[in-house]
Amino acid sequence: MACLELGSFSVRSYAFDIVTSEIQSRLIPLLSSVINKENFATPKSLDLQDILRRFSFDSICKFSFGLDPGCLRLSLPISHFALAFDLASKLSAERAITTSPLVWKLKRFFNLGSEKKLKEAIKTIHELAETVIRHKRNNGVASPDDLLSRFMATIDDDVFLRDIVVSFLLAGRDTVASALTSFFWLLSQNPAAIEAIRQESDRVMGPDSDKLVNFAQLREMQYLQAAVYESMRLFPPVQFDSKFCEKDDVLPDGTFVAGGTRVTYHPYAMGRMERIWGGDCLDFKPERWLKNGLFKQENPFKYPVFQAGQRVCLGKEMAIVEMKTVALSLIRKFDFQVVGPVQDQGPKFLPGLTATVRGGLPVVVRERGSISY
Ligand code: HEM
Repeated sequence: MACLELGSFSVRSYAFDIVTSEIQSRLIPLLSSVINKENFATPKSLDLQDILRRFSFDSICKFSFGLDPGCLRLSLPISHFALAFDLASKLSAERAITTSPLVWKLKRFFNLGSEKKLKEAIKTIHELAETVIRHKRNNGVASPDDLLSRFMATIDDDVFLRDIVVSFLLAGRDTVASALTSFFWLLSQNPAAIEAIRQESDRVMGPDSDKLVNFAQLREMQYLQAAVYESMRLFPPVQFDSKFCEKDDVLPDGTFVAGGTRVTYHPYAMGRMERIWGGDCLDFKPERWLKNGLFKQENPFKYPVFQAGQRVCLGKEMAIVEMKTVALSLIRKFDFQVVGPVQDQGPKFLPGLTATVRGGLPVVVRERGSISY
């Protein structure tokens, strides 16, 4: 059912409307307010990763619940809901890297340390979700487009509803922010790609950089689509993912896998394998996705950034639309100069479910055309 809902045109255009409104009313005003007009020796920088995480949290909350946490308002408030979400994701990821699951299971049993904090964070998230569901049930569905309202029309079990919507928040928030953060880092190293995106968008939309893209124009931008896919080949937001084998099985290549074995696939490593992508596998080359100027999909088993087969990401199309819209709006209006250690050393990632750059992505924001790349 979720698959049908997310694939529908009305859901995708609802998501597009949310994203464009958040860009226009918050993201662009915020970045415009920190533009560095002077060439100071040490210009003021801001953490683009943090801004993108706030952006995607606001967007996914509006999309899933019809609720606006306002994390991207000019004063940059941090909602306690967003903090609880961060904490719960971090602590869950730490569970996966403990030497033995016995450690966290004992802590959970005695309600100690990190497990106590995880329980509290989950309680905060559940309470908010339950309040929204109760409010919608009691007052009728005010905004019938959000995902929760759509599911409420057919699902009566409130716990089930709560879990569906929270899993959408989890799946859709950090992934998009992570993908965009890496994209902007790669662009800073590849000015020719910035130029190609600008040229393509000027051709499709005209040169007015204040105009926001519409859905039909977005679909025309083949180079941008290729650049977004190429960026996630090198920096997939979900760098690796494990499954546990339920019972003895044999993989298509004949490898025996005993029941209970943990099997991990690694999109980050696969994206950098010469055997899969050729001798230039470490280069950022959007052109590899274009055939006669048109974007060409790859087999998802070769490019498992969104998983493949039955467990494929349900929000894939939406994620691509969101990434393209945000990236385009910012590239058309601003120049970004990455500063700090990440500029020379490249991104180093924190341990976690979704790739997060250690230390963020500090950038100096300038008006378009101020930086000669
Ligand atoms: C660039 C952004 C994204 C990436 C790279 C991504 C990647 C993935 C991956 C790898 C999985 C499989 C996880 C697993 O099997 O353990 C997944 C599942 C999922 N994703 Fe995404 N995702 C993105 C954005 C989104 C968005 C925006 C949404 C929703 C609004 C979403 C909704 C989901 C859902 C519901 C699932 C679970 C599917 C299932 O288990 O059947 N994702 N995603």
